[in-house]
Amino acid sequence: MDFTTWEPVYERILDDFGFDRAGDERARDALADLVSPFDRDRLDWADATVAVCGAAPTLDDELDRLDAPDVDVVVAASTAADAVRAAGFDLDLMVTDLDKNPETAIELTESGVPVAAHAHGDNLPAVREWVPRFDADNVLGTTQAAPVGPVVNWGGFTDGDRAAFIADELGAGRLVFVGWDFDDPSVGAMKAQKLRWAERLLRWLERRRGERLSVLDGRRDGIDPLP
Ligand SMILES: Nc1ncnc2c1ncn2[C@@H]1O[C@H](COP(=O)(O)OP(=O)(O)OP(=O)(O)O)[C@@H](O)[C@H]1O
Ligand SMILES: Nc1nc2c(c(=O)[nH]1)N=C(CO)CN2
Repeated sequence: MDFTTWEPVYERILDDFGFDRAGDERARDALADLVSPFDRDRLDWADATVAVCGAAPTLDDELDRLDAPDVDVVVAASTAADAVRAAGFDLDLMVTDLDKNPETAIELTESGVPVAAHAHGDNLPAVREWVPRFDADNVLGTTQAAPVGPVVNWGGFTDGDRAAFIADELGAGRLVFVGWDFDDPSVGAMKAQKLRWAERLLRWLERRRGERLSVLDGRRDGIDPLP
Protein backbone atom coordinates (compact mmCIF):
# COMPACT_ATOMS: atom_id res chain seq x y z
CA MET A 1 0.00 0.00 0.00
CA ASP A 2 1.28 3.47 -0.79
CA PHE A 3 1.12 6.40 1.59
CA THR A 4 -1.42 8.30 -0.51
CA THR A 5 -3.90 5.48 0.03
CA TRP A 6 -3.00 5.09 3.72
CA GLU A 7 -2.94 8.78 4.69
CA PRO A 8 -6.71 9.48 4.98
CA VAL A 9 -7.06 6.43 7.23
CA TYR A 10 -4.00 7.46 9.24
CA GLU A 11 -5.58 10.88 9.81
CA ARG A 12 -8.70 9.21 11.20
CA ILE A 13 -6.56 7.11 13.56
CA LEU A 14 -4.68 10.20 14.77
CA ASP A 15 -7.98 11.94 15.36
CA ASP A 16 -9.59 9.01 17.17
CA PHE A 17 -6.68 8.52 19.59
CA GLY A 18 -5.54 12.12 19.80
CA PHE A 19 -2.03 11.11 18.68
CA ASP A 20 0.30 13.80 17.42
CA ARG A 21 1.48 13.45 13.83
CA ALA A 22 4.65 15.46 14.52
CA GLY A 23 5.53 12.95 17.27
CA ASP A 24 5.18 10.08 14.82
CA GLU A 25 7.40 11.95 12.38
CA ARG A 26 10.08 12.62 14.99
CA ALA A 27 10.19 8.94 15.91
CA ARG A 28 10.28 7.96 12.23
CA ASP A 29 13.22 10.31 11.61
CA ALA A 30 15.11 8.84 14.56
CA LEU A 31 14.49 5.33 13.21
CA ALA A 32 15.60 6.42 9.73
CA ASP A 33 18.97 7.38 11.23
CA LEU A 34 19.35 3.92 12.76
CA VAL A 35 18.34 1.51 9.98
CA SER A 36 19.45 0.70 6.43
CA PRO A 37 17.32 -0.04 3.38
CA PHE A 38 15.85 -3.54 3.65
CA ASP A 39 16.02 -5.75 0.57
CA ARG A 40 12.37 -6.77 0.25
CA ASP A 41 13.28 -9.46 -2.29
CA ARG A 42 14.52 -11.45 0.70
CA LEU A 43 10.90 -11.95 1.65
CA ASP A 44 9.50 -13.45 -1.51
CA TRP A 45 5.99 -14.27 -0.34
CA ALA A 46 4.34 -14.13 -3.75
CA ASP A 47 1.24 -16.34 -3.62
CA ALA A 48 2.25 -17.75 -0.23
CA THR A 49 -0.21 -18.61 2.52
CA VAL A 50 0.89 -16.41 5.40
CA ALA A 51 -0.14 -17.11 9.00
CA VAL A 52 -0.43 -13.84 10.93
CA CYS A 53 -0.10 -14.60 14.64
CA GLY A 54 -1.66 -12.22 17.16
CA ALA A 55 -1.19 -12.28 20.91
CA ALA A 56 -4.71 -13.04 22.12
CA PRO A 57 -4.91 -15.37 25.12
CA THR A 58 -6.27 -18.00 22.71
CA LEU A 59 -2.97 -18.14 20.80
CA ASP A 60 -1.42 -21.11 22.61
CA ASP A 61 -4.47 -23.26 21.90
CA GLU A 62 -4.38 -22.39 18.22
CA LEU A 63 -0.68 -22.80 17.48
CA ASP A 64 -1.18 -26.29 16.04
CA ARG A 65 -2.74 -24.57 13.04
CA LEU A 66 0.80 -23.55 12.06
CA ASP A 67 1.40 -27.25 11.32
CA ALA A 68 -1.04 -27.13 8.41
CA PRO A 69 0.80 -28.16 5.25
CA ASP A 70 -0.46 -25.13 3.35
CA VAL A 71 1.09 -22.58 5.75
CA ASP A 72 4.17 -21.30 3.93
CA VAL A 73 5.14 -18.26 6.02
CA VAL A 74 4.73 -17.45 9.72
CA VAL A 75 4.62 -13.83 10.89
CA ALA A 76 4.18 -12.93 14.55
CA ALA A 77 3.16 -9.68 16.22
CA SER A 78 5.00 -8.64 19.36
CA THR A 79 4.65 -11.24 22.15
CA ALA A 80 3.10 -13.76 19.74
CA ALA A 81 6.68 -14.28 18.55
CA ASP A 82 7.60 -15.80 21.93
CA ALA A 83 4.68 -18.22 21.91
CA VAL A 84 5.38 -19.30 18.34
CA ARG A 85 9.05 -19.94 19.08
CA ALA A 86 8.34 -21.67 22.40
CA ALA A 87 6.08 -24.09 20.53
CA GLY A 88 8.97 -24.92 18.22
CA PHE A 89 7.85 -23.15 15.06
CA ASP A 90 10.20 -21.13 12.89
CA LEU A 91 9.33 -17.49 12.36
CA ASP A 92 9.74 -15.65 9.09
CA LEU A 93 9.14 -12.15 10.48
CA MET A 94 8.41 -10.47 13.80
CA VAL A 95 6.45 -7.21 13.74
CA THR A 96 6.80 -4.99 16.79
CA ASP A 97 6.68 -1.49 18.20
CA LEU A 98 9.28 -2.57 20.76
CA ASP A 99 7.10 -2.06 23.80
CA LYS A 100 7.06 -5.58 25.24
CA ASN A 101 9.73 -8.08 24.19
CA PRO A 102 12.62 -6.29 22.48
CA GLU A 103 15.07 -8.98 23.66
CA THR A 104 13.23 -11.41 21.39
CA ALA A 105 13.81 -9.02 18.50
CA ILE A 106 17.55 -8.90 19.31
CA GLU A 107 17.77 -12.70 19.29
CA LEU A 108 15.81 -12.99 16.06
CA THR A 109 17.85 -10.43 14.15
CA GLU A 110 21.05 -12.05 15.40
CA SER A 111 19.85 -15.40 14.08
CA GLY A 112 18.97 -13.94 10.68
CA VAL A 113 15.22 -13.56 11.13
CA PRO A 114 13.96 -10.14 10.06
CA VAL A 115 12.15 -7.88 12.49
CA ALA A 116 9.86 -5.06 11.34
CA ALA A 117 10.57 -2.39 13.97
CA HIS A 118 7.96 0.35 14.18
CA ALA A 119 8.49 3.94 15.31
CA HIS A 120 5.63 6.11 16.57
CA GLY A 121 5.14 9.12 18.76
CA ASP A 122 4.93 7.10 21.96
CA ASN A 123 7.92 4.79 21.52
CA LEU A 124 10.81 7.08 20.65
CA PRO A 125 12.84 6.10 23.77
CA ALA A 126 12.39 2.42 22.88
CA VAL A 127 13.51 3.06 19.30
CA ARG A 128 16.65 4.78 20.56
CA GLU A 129 17.34 2.12 23.17
CA TRP A 130 16.71 -1.08 21.22
CA VAL A 131 17.17 -0.61 17.48
CA PRO A 132 20.94 -0.01 17.79
CA ARG A 133 21.18 -3.42 19.50
CA PHE A 134 19.60 -5.28 16.58
CA ASP A 135 21.62 -6.87 13.80
CA ALA A 136 21.18 -4.07 11.28
CA ASP A 137 21.01 -6.44 8.29
CA ASN A 138 17.76 -7.89 9.57
CA VAL A 139 15.71 -4.82 10.45
CA LEU A 140 12.86 -3.41 8.40
CA GLY A 141 12.06 0.05 9.75
CA THR A 142 8.37 1.00 9.63
CA THR A 143 6.33 4.13 10.28
CA GLN A 144 2.66 5.05 10.24
CA ALA A 145 3.57 8.55 8.99
CA ALA A 146 5.03 9.29 5.55
CA PRO A 147 7.89 6.96 4.62
CA VAL A 148 11.37 8.50 4.68
CA GLY A 149 14.66 7.03 3.48
CA PRO A 150 14.93 3.40 4.59
CA VAL A 151 11.75 3.54 6.70
CA VAL A 152 8.69 2.15 4.92
CA ASN A 153 4.96 2.53 5.40
CA TRP A 154 3.01 -0.35 3.89
CA GLY A 155 -0.06 0.35 6.02
CA GLY A 156 -1.33 -0.97 9.33
CA PHE A 157 -1.59 0.30 12.88
CA THR A 158 -1.34 -2.32 15.63
CA ASP A 159 1.51 -4.79 15.36
CA GLY A 160 -0.85 -7.55 14.24
CA ASP A 161 -2.74 -5.77 11.50
CA ARG A 162 0.50 -4.13 10.35
CA ALA A 163 1.88 -7.66 9.93
CA ALA A 164 -1.05 -8.44 7.61
CA PHE A 165 -0.47 -5.26 5.58
CA ILE A 166 3.22 -6.16 5.26
CA ALA A 167 2.28 -9.65 4.03
CA ASP A 168 -0.10 -8.07 1.54
CA GLU A 169 2.61 -5.73 0.29
CA LEU A 170 4.95 -8.68 -0.16
CA GLY A 171 2.45 -10.46 -2.39
CA ALA A 172 0.88 -13.00 -0.03
CA GLY A 173 -1.74 -15.10 -1.79
CA ARG A 174 -3.74 -15.94 1.33
CA LEU A 175 -3.79 -14.66 4.90
CA VAL A 176 -4.78 -16.83 7.85
CA PHE A 177 -5.05 -15.51 11.40
CA VAL A 178 -3.94 -17.41 14.47
CA GLY A 179 -4.35 -16.05 18.01
CA TRP A 180 -6.79 -13.24 17.39
CA ASP A 181 -9.68 -12.24 19.68
CA PHE A 182 -11.18 -8.83 18.96
CA ASP A 183 -13.59 -9.22 21.89
CA ASP A 184 -10.94 -10.20 24.44
CA PRO A 185 -12.46 -9.24 27.80
CA SER A 186 -9.04 -9.18 29.49
CA VAL A 187 -7.79 -6.04 27.70
CA GLY A 188 -8.01 -2.45 28.95
CA ALA A 189 -9.85 0.41 27.25
CA MET A 190 -6.94 1.61 25.11
CA LYS A 191 -6.12 -1.89 23.88
CA ALA A 192 -9.80 -2.52 23.12
CA GLN A 193 -9.86 0.67 21.06
CA LYS A 194 -6.71 -0.49 19.23
CA LEU A 195 -8.30 -3.87 18.54
CA ARG A 196 -11.37 -2.14 17.07
CA TRP A 197 -9.02 -0.34 14.69
CA ALA A 198 -7.19 -3.58 13.89
CA GLU A 199 -10.53 -5.16 12.96
CA ARG A 200 -11.54 -2.20 10.85
CA LEU A 201 -8.21 -2.15 9.06
CA LEU A 202 -8.37 -5.86 8.33
CA ARG A 203 -11.87 -5.40 6.90
CA TRP A 204 -10.47 -2.68 4.65
CA LEU A 205 -7.57 -4.91 3.68
CA GLU A 206 -9.77 -7.88 2.80
CA ARG A 207 -11.95 -5.71 0.55
CA ARG A 208 -8.91 -4.35 -1.23
CA ARG A 209 -7.51 -7.88 -1.66
CA GLY A 210 -10.81 -9.42 -2.73
CA GLU A 211 -10.32 -12.04 -0.02
CA ARG A 212 -12.61 -13.19 2.79
CA LEU A 213 -10.55 -13.25 5.97
CA SER A 214 -12.20 -15.85 8.18
CA VAL A 215 -11.10 -13.97 11.31
CA LEU A 216 -13.83 -11.45 10.38
CA ASP A 217 -16.60 -13.99 9.83
CA GLY A 218 -19.75 -13.03 11.73
CA ARG A 219 -18.37 -9.54 12.47
CA ARG A 220 -18.60 -7.64 9.19
CA ASP A 221 -22.01 -6.07 9.82
CA GLY A 222 -20.69 -4.41 12.98
CA ILE A 223 -17.59 -2.87 11.41
CA ASP A 224 -17.58 0.80 10.45
CA PRO A 225 -16.16 0.71 6.91
CA LEU A 226 -13.08 2.57 5.76
CA PRO A 227 -13.01 4.21 2.30
N1 LIG B 1 -6.97 -10.25 22.16
C1 LIG B 1 -5.82 -9.71 21.76
N2 LIG B 1 -5.00 -9.15 22.65
C2 LIG B 1 -3.83 -8.60 22.24
N3 LIG B 1 -3.42 -8.54 20.95
C3 LIG B 1 -4.23 -9.07 20.05
C4 LIG B 1 -5.44 -9.67 20.41
N4 LIG B 1 -6.01 -10.12 19.31
C5 LIG B 1 -5.18 -9.79 18.31
N5 LIG B 1 -4.09 -9.16 18.74
C6 LIG B 1 -2.98 -8.66 17.91
O1 LIG B 1 -1.76 -9.13 18.48
C7 LIG B 1 -0.80 -8.08 18.47
C8 LIG B 1 0.27 -8.32 19.52
O2 LIG B 1 -0.27 -8.10 20.77
P1 LIG B 1 0.63 -7.80 22.06
O3 LIG B 1 -0.33 -7.61 23.18
O4 LIG B 1 1.72 -8.79 22.19
O5 LIG B 1 1.37 -6.54 21.60
P2 LIG B 1 1.43 -5.04 21.80
O6 LIG B 1 2.87 -4.71 21.65
O7 LIG B 1 0.70 -4.52 22.98
O8 LIG B 1 0.66 -4.65 20.48
P3 LIG B 1 0.34 -3.20 20.03
O9 LIG B 1 1.51 -2.36 20.46
O10 LIG B 1 0.19 -3.30 18.56
O11 LIG B 1 -0.94 -2.83 20.75
C9 LIG B 1 -1.62 -6.80 18.63
O12 LIG B 1 -0.93 -5.75 18.01
C10 LIG B 1 -2.91 -7.14 17.89
O13 LIG B 1 -2.82 -6.74 16.54
N1 LIG C 1 1.48 7.53 18.42
C1 LIG C 1 1.18 6.26 18.65
N2 LIG C 1 1.14 5.41 17.64
C2 LIG C 1 0.87 4.10 17.86
C3 LIG C 1 0.61 3.63 19.14
C4 LIG C 1 0.65 4.55 20.21
O1 LIG C 1 0.41 4.19 21.39
N3 LIG C 1 0.94 5.85 19.94
N4 LIG C 1 0.36 2.31 19.34
C5 LIG C 1 0.35 1.47 18.33
C6 LIG C 1 0.08 0.04 18.53
O2 LIG C 1 -0.05 -0.26 19.83
C7 LIG C 1 0.64 1.86 16.97
N5 LIG C 1 0.87 3.25 16.83
